[in-house]
Amino acid sequence: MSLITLSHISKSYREPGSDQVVPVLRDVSLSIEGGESVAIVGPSGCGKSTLLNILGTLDTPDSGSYALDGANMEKCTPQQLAAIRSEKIGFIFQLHHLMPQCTVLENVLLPTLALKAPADDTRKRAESLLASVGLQDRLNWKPAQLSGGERQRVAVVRALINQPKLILADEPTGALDEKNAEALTTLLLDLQKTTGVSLVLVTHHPAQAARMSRVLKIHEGMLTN
Ligand SMILES: Nc1ncnc2c1ncn2[C@@H]1O[C@H](COP(=O)(O)OP(=O)(O)OP(=O)(O)O)[C@@H](O)[C@H]1O
Repeated sequence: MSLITLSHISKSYREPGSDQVVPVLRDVSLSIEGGESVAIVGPSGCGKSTLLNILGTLDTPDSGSYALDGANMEKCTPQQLAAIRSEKIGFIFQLHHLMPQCTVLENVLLPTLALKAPADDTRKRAESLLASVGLQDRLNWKPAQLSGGERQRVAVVRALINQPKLILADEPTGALDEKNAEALTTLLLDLQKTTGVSLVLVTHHPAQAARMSRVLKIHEGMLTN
């Protein structure tokens, strides 16, 4: 069974201030297996983030079906979807979205508060994951005291803390310089291989996309490969 099965997904948005309906995704079907790394590429406005948001259950398609880890997302209540997001999905965005008033360790532990029963060893896991990304000396620092690359590494650890099956990353290196961007991609791929999580990443950079095991191209809301 695939981790993700999208069947004939379509999504339109109403243009603000008018009755015009603009199709964004058209009849998209795809499967993603456990442990795969997949890039989503395509020109600006083609629907990449919309697709990622649907995969993350942050947005709902107008038609079609989405099964994640064997469960049909259309049949879930908002509460069930929130629980699925907490347990199964880690999110990384272009901007880190760390809580400025919390320390590095507290930021990493935040997603565990939403779990019904956080594991006893969660704090140890957080410390060990932070050490694995070279941040063992930064546990009690605040985000403002970190570099951009360090903040994104915290965001990566936060996405992994609940041992998700899926990481969704929307241009995770978009705010980093080339050297930090490459290092973060290497880190993501290393963690993806060691944890067995599936990684789906939106990127504008062909070199970054080529490092994933598969590249999905979108053009005008349709998959072209
Ligand atoms: N909430 C919304 N309401 C109306 N239109 C929207 C909404 N969200 C996205 N769109 C439109 O859908 C289209 C696709 O947007 P999306 O963000 O998925 O593109 P993208 O491929 O990720 O673009 P980029 O590479 O520039 O980030 C755009 O034309 C956008 O204006």
